[in-house]
Amino acid sequence: MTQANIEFARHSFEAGDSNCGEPAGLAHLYPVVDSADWIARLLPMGIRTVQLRIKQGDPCELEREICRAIALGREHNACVFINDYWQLALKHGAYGVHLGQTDMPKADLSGIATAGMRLGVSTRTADELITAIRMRPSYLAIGHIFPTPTKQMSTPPQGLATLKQHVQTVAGGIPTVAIGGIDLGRAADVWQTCVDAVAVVRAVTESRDLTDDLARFNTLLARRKEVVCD
Ligand SMILES: Cc1ncc(COP(=O)(O)OP(=O)(O)O)c(N)n1
Ligand SMILES: Cc1ncsc1CCOP(=O)(O)O
Repeated sequence: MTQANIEFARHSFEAGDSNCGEPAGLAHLYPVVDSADWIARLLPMGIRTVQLRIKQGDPCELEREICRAIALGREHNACVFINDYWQLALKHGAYGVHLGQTDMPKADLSGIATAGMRLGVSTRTADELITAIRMRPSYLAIGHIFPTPTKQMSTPPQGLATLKQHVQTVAGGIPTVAIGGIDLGRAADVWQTCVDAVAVVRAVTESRDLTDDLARFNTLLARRKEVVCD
């Protein structure tokens, strides 16, 4: 990450009110999916924050998917983040972008900020977390927490104790998101770390009963905080 990028970002992506009904654009449950079809399915089911994460494919099809995802977000007044493709996200007026550590140096962060877009940033280690905090993004993703086959990782799983430490390091200054290997069986423990949101891929895309599983996530994530986190 260049110094210029850090300076640009310092005042630009702070959490605050969003125009999609979620503080900082972040609902407690944050599905990450690989098609606009998934977004079209999830938003009418009450999902408020979602990410389009397409890792490969034809460029024209990719742009069509991104346009459709953004349009669905507007239609449902939901917070749709676009992973990686910040130029297309800018071009088509996305609500937000999600960038990894390697994406950041190349990204036009000032352009993203000037366009009023939200920025989510991945962190895989304590050092990356500290660097990312300085950028004051809209949210900080912390992962992977548990082993996951969904993405090949070069770092070990961080685990719950490290997640809790990282959430404490951020100390409420910037919303936090836990990702990696989170399912209904693990979500309660993750939630006890006082993280602000849980991001999931397979828990949604491989669900056998999506309506029921989303209801269970909602019930689980509606509880907690008062005692442990406030
Ligand atoms: C919410 C959230 N957290 C982390 C990631 C991973 O992003 P990144 O490091 O850019 O890796 P890829 O997703 O591009 O493989 C994410 N997408 N979303
Ligand atoms: C995109 C990403 N970044 C870190 S872990 C991960 C994948 C999480 O997938 P799952 O929820 O299926 O474990």
